[in-house]
Amino acid sequence: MASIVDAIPPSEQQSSAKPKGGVYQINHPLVQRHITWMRNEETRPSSFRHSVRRLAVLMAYEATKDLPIEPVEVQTPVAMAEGVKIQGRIGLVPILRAGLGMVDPVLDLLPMAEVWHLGLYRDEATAQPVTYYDKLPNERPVDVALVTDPMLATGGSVTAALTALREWGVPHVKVLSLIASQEGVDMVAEQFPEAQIYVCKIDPVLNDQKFIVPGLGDAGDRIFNTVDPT
Ligand SMILES: O=P(O)(O)OC[C@H]1O[C@H](OP(=O)(O)OP(=O)(O)O)[C@H](O)[C@@H]1O
Ligand SMILES: O=c1cc[nH]c(=O)[nH]1
Ligand SMILES: [Mg+2]
Repeated sequence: MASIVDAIPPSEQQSSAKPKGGVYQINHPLVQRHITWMRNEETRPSSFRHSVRRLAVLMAYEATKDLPIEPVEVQTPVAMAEGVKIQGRIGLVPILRAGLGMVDPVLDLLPMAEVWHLGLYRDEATAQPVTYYDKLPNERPVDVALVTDPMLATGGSVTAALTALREWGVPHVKVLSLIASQEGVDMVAEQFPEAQIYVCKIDPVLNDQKFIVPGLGDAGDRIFNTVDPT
C-alpha cells in the first residue's frame, strides 16, 4: 500500500486547542512571484488585481488550515463515505477599499462565510485611520474573522479593525495582509497577541508619508485604477 503524506498535519487539522497567535509569513515561490509582479510599477490594474486575487486564495488556504472541523457522513453513488464539515460561523472582514479586492476569491473558498465591511481610510496628513463605515452588530459575534487588507503600514487601520472585532466579541481573528512593514506588524502583534497575522512579505521601513518601502505604492489606487492622472 502506498504511504500517505498529509499536506496538513492532522494535529493542525483537528486541534481543539486555541490557535496560536503571532505572525506567519508565507514563503512560497508562487506567493513571492506574485508579490514581485505587484511591486513592479509597470504592472497595470487588471494584472495587479489578478495577483491580489491569486494571493488571497493562497493566503486563505494557509490561514484556514486550523479551522475546526467535525466528522460527517456522505452518501456517494456507491457507498457511505466519511467527510468533514467546518464548524462555526466565519466572517470575512474587508477593510475598505483595498481589502475588497481579496473578498471574492476567499468567498469562493468559504461560500458559507458572512461578509462584514469596515470602512477606514488613512488621513493623508496624520496617517491615522478614520472610520467611515462600521455596521458590526453588538451581539452574536462570528467564531472566526478573517480581516483582509493588502497593506499593513503603520498598523493603525488593522488596529482599528481588531479593536472593533474585540468589542464585537470575536474569539479568533486572522489578518491577511500581502505586505506589512516591520514596525507595523510588530505593533499589531504586541497589541493583539492572540491574533494570527498572515503576511506574504515584511518590508523594512516606512517613508515620511508612512508608505511601506519598497512596498508597492497605494494598493487601493492600483486595484481600483484611481491613480491621480496629473
Ligand atoms: O497600516 P496603515 O498605516 O493604517 O495603512 C494601511 C492602510 O492604508 C491603505 O488604505 P487607504 O487609507 O489608502 O484607503 P483605501 O484602501 O481606500 O485606498 C491600506 O489599504 C490600509 O487600509
Ligand atoms: O504603502 C502603503 C501604505 C498605506 N497604504 C498603501 O496602500 N500602501
Ligand atoms: Mg489607498
